[in-house]
Amino acid sequence: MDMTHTPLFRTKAYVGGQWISAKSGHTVPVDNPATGEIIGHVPDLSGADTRAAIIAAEEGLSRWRETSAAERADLLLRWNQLILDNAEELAAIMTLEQGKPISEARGEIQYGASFVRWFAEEARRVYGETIPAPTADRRIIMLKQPVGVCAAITPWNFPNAMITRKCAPALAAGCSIIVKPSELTPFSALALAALAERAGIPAGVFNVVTGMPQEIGAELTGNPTVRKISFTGSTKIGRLLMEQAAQNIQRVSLELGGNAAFIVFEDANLDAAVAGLMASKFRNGGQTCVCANRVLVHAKIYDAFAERVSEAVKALQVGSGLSGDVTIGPLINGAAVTKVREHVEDALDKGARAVVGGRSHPLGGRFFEPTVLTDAGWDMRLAQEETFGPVAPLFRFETEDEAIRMANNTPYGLASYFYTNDLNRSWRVAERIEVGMVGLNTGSVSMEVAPFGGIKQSGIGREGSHLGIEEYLATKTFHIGGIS
Ligand SMILES: NC(=O)C1=CN([C@@H]2O[C@H](COP(=O)(O)OP(=O)(O)OC[C@H]3O[C@@H](n4cnc5c(N)ncnc54)[C@H](O)[C@@H]3O)[C@@H](O)[C@H]2O)C=CC1
Ligand SMILES: O=C(O)[C@H](O)CS(=O)(=O)O
Repeated sequence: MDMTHTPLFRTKAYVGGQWISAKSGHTVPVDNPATGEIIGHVPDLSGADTRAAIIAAEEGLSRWRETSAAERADLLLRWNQLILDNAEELAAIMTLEQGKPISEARGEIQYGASFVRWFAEEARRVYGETIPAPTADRRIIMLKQPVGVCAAITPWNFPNAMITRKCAPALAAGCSIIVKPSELTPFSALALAALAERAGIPAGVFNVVTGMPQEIGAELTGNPTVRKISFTGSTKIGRLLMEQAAQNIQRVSLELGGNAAFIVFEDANLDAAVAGLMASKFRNGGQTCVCANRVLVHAKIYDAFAERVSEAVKALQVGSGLSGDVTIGPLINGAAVTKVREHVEDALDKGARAVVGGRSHPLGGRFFEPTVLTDAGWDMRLAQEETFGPVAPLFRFETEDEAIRMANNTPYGLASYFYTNDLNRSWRVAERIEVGMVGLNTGSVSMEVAPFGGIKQSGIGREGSHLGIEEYLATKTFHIGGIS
C-alpha cells in the first residue's frame, strides 16, 4: 500500500502555518518497520530552525489566547471531525511508519480523536474562583490563564494519540504548542498538522518540528519563551529533559516508562484473566508503557493459567500490519529486537522455559515470536527492566503479601492489573499497589475520561480526564483593595 502520495502524507515540517524545510536542507529518512524500506524523508531541523518555530508559536499565542473558549472549542471539534473523516488514511500512514496492525492503528485514531473532542468540551469549563476576603475592603479572585508557549516531545509507539493527548488540552487552555514527534514516526504528526490547518486552527498555534532530537530538544528546553514541556517516552530521556527544563524553571509533565505487574489470584476467573492479559500484554506487540511486563500467578492455578495463555498466544498472527488478519506486527527497530532477544536469552539462561516462541520470527527482520516463559525468576532482567516486546514471563507466588511486595519491587509505578473476585482483597491490593493506575478484572486503563499517569520513576502529572487541562493552565490570584 503506497501511502506516500496521499493528501495527508506530508514531508515538510509545519511551522507558523507554513510547510518548511530545514535551512540546511538536511533530512532524516523514515523506514517501514515491516520491510526496512525507506518510505520518505522529513526535514532535520536545527536549533536555529527550532528558535524560529518558537517565535512563530509566540506569535500564534498572542492571537490564540485572545480567542474565546467557545471559539477554541469549535475549532477543536472541527479538527476532531476531520480526524474521524480521514481515519482510514491516518491509520494506514501510522501502520506504514510504526508497524502496528491496521486494526490497532484504526483504534488509535479513534482514541486520539477522543482527546480532541474531550478537551473541546473541557475548553468551555475552565472556571476560576472568588475567595472570601479577610477584610470588607478587599475582593479576591482566582483566575485561570494559559501557561503560554508549550512544547510536546512524543514517542513512536502511539504516534497519533500521544500528540492529541497533549495538544488538545494545550489548545483548549489557550496555549500554543510545538510538537517534536519521534524521528521514527513523524508522518502521523504531520498528517495531524495538515488536518489542523484544514480545520482553521490559526498559524503558529499548532506547530510540528521534525528531525533528530538532541538539538531541537536543547532549544525547546533552553529557550525561556517555552514555558512548559510535556514529554512521553523513556524514563532516561524524561530525566534528561527535566534537568534541562530546570534552567528556566519550565513546567514539566512526564509520562515515562513502566513495569506493570499483572497478578492472577487463586480465585480469579481464568478466562477473563487470559483475555485481560492478551489485551494488555500484546497490544502494539507489547510496545506499550502500560502493558503487563511481569505476570504473577498464584501457585494453585499456575499450570492451568500457563496452559490457557499458551493456547491464546499460539493463535496470534505475526506479519505486516497492513495485512488485515495480522495481530502482531514488527518491532520498531533493530535495537528493540536486540533488547527483547536479550531479555529472553537472559531468562532462559537463568532457568525460565519458553513454552511458546522465544526467538526471532521466521519472517526475519524486526519480527519476534510472541513468547510465553514459565518459571520466571526475580533475578532476571525482564523482572527489573521494561521489555517493550511480545514476551509474557509467568512468575509464581504463594501469598497476597508476597505478590504485592514483588509487584512494588520496581522503581516504576505506572500501571498494574489484578484478577480476583474477593471484595476485601480488591480493596487491599488496589490501595497497597504503588502505581498511578490499577485495573481490577480488566487489562486496560487507557481512555480519555480517566486520569493517565504514573508515580515514582514513571512520571509526573496526569493526562486526559478533567485533570489534563490543568497542566496547561496557570493560576493568578487577583486582589482588589480599597473597596468601600
Ligand atoms: N508513560 C507513557 O505513557 C509512555 C512511556 N513510554 C516509554 O518510552 C520508551 C519507548 O519510547 P521511545 O520513543 O523509544 O522513548 P524515547 O524516550 O527514546 O523517545 C521519546 C521521544 O523523546 C525524543 N528524544 C530522545 N532523546 C532526546 C533528547 N536528547 N532531547 C529531546 N528529545 C529526545 C525522541 O525523539 C522521541 O520523540 C519506553 O521506555 C516506554 O515505556 C513510551 C510511550 C508512552
Ligand atoms: O505510549 C503509551 O504506551 C501510551 O501511553 C499507552 S496508552 O495510553 O495508549 O495506553
